[in-house]
Amino acid sequence: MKEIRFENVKKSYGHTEVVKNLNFSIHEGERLILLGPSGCGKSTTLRMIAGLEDVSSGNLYMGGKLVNDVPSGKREVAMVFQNYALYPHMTVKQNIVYALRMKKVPKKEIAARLEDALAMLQLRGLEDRLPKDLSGGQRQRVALARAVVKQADFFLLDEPLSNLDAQLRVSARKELVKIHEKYKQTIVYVTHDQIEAMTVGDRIALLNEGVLQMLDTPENVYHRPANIFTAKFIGAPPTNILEMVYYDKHIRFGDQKMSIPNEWIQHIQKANAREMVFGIRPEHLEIMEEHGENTMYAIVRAIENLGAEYAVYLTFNNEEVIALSPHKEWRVGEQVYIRPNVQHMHIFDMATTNSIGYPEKMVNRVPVFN
Ligand SMILES: Nc1ncnc2c1ncn2[C@@H]1O[C@H](COP(=O)(O)OP(=O)(O)OP(=O)(O)O)[C@@H](O)[C@H]1O
Repeated sequence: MKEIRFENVKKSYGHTEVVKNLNFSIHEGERLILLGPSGCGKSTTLRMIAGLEDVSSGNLYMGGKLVNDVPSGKREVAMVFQNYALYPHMTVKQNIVYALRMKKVPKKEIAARLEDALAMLQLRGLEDRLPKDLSGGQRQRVALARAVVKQADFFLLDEPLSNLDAQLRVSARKELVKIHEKYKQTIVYVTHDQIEAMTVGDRIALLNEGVLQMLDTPENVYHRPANIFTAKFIGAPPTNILEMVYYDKHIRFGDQKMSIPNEWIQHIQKANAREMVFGIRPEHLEIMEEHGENTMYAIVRAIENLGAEYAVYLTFNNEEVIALSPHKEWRVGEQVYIRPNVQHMHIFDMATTNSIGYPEKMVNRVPVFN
């Protein structure tokens, strides 16, 4: 059993509680991403699993065993940190096998694991170099290899790729997934990079100010955000969150209104929310020159080049909204029409900021991409 379970886990430094009442499980053999803004408690959570920080209260179980008082060295963990320190006076090979020698793993076994790691992380030919004679990316791969050869049940990574350039990050991500498919350790991976979270994670645990916001698959975190924070944090540009009123089978924004599918009408009527807010991602908001079915007017304020497409900033019902457009042929100050794709809308309870959920027909549907 390589499961990790948090039961009412809290962590405080002095009077400041930085991790608040975590209750969740990390399944055996999954790649779980701890994601969230700077200072949200990701590293602290990982360090508690590693045994490098005490749990202030609550229980932490690893492999079914309560580990609150188990020292780091006895936890079957391998770790890679952002500031991986390689031993400068040891060669690549010596760095990789050092921990195995200390643990008195048989020589033959060490040689086999070393071969495996060198091949997988494309380090063949560099075995005898010192760290100072390696590039940043190569050093990072040595740090990964050093952790991989331990074959620990739990593989803990804290921003392991943050020192790499964009291209190397992509290949390192793929290597990591390959390593995992081979060894099937339970991986806990800290990042603040959403793309990394989406591409590496089986599930994402999103934290904000020490509170778990959502724990689900990358698809659900993106398409079915549990609350406003999740909707805004995941995706760039962020989800538009707009004031709305539901009245007479329509969603109204000031003096404009939009019709919605029957299943949403029933769902909203059943929801026990007094005031609601509307969410729509920029990619699900179409801009048109002409008035059409279910369109509402807005004014263009600015256009930003994102490379593959353009972010168009608009004023709509006295609020700023962002829509994506394949072209930039919009004039600042002109009136245009916008149409939210109602298949992709989100509604949140204003009081709790939680999603009111989705009509059943939509929940069971594989997300539809435009
Ligand atoms: N040893 C410590 N003493 C006091 N406060 C600490 C200590 N370590 C962390 N903190 C505080 O705890 C909070 C959470 O820190 P943590 O490093 O877990 O955040 P993080 O989500 O990993 O952030 P980042 O992405 O910036 O690394 C922060 O406000 C941080 O300042």
